[in-house]
Amino acid sequence: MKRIGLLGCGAIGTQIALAIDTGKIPGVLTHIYDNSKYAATELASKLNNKPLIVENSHLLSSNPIDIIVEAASQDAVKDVALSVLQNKRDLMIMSVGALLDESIYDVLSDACNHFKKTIYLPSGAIAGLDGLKSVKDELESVSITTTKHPRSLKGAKFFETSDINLDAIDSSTIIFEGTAKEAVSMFPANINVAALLSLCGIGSEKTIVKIIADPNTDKNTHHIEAKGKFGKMTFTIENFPDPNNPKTSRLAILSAIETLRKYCSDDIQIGT
Ligand SMILES: NC(=O)C1=CN([C@@H]2O[C@H](COP(=O)(O)OP(=O)(O)OC[C@H]3O[C@@H](n4cnc5c(N)ncnc54)[C@H](O)[C@@H]3O)[C@@H](O)[C@H]2O)C=CC1
Ligand SMILES: O=C([O-])CC(=O)C(=O)O
Repeated sequence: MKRIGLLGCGAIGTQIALAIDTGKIPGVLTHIYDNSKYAATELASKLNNKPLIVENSHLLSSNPIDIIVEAASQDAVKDVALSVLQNKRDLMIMSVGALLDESIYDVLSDACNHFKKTIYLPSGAIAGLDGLKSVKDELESVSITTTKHPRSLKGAKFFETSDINLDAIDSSTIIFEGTAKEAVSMFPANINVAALLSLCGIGSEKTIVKIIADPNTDKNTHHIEAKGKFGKMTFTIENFPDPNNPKTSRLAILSAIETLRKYCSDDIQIGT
């Protein structure tokens, strides 16, 4: 059985841990860590098979573990990703925006090669990456329009320097238009999906992002358009937000669980 370490015990981390505990993911959760001791203790209390709570994030990969699952933040990725690979563990990353920093991406990619380890990036809150990967060399444009309720956008760095008052928005309003690179740095907990699109497609400077705050929606909607010599693809994903964290869509959690289930299983693999 694969041994799993979990970094981040919030909305995604909790559901992954429960999926392991109930046998949906055929692995064993041996160690967990969260900056919030409360979050880690609270999670452990929900599990029948109790993992050890370690004292800092680096202690996850110094234990005999097969894979570290990150479901914490871009800062957590920047802090631990390299040492996880150096300790010869695989890594699954949810805070994918961290990889848009080219120096981080290159270092991690080299480390995967050098230590013969793999970084897994689940498709998260979107669909269509299988197709996008296949047409990568023929892509001319990729865009994503994300619509969320204002409460799902609260706390983003973008609002530190913007005059927009989310509480005053009473109809669907475009609050950001720019590149994926800018979007991911301004909305680090909202638009990791734009980082996934960028890495699969034409890069973060050419991938165009629009973010809309809509007080009348109960969904996190991602509309993706990709065009090129191959033709055109459009994907619209209307996600229900997680009840514990409205920024995060239910699909992101299910995608993380499915990626980890595949990692832990010897099975037929479907799709690109
Ligand atoms: N790839 C994708 O499609 C998606 C990615 N995400 C990203 O996944 C990550 C987790 O999402 P959620 O579980 O919904 O967030 P959450 O806010 O519910 O939970 C995150 C947990 O990580 C902990 N944490 C944050 N920084 C940490 C650090 N440096 N070291 C240790 N613990 C740390 C927090 O205390 C919190 O308990 C976030 O970065 C989020 O932006 C979320 C949705 C979709
Ligand atoms: O869960 C979502 O809809 C998307 C999200 O938060 C992200 O990409 O960071």
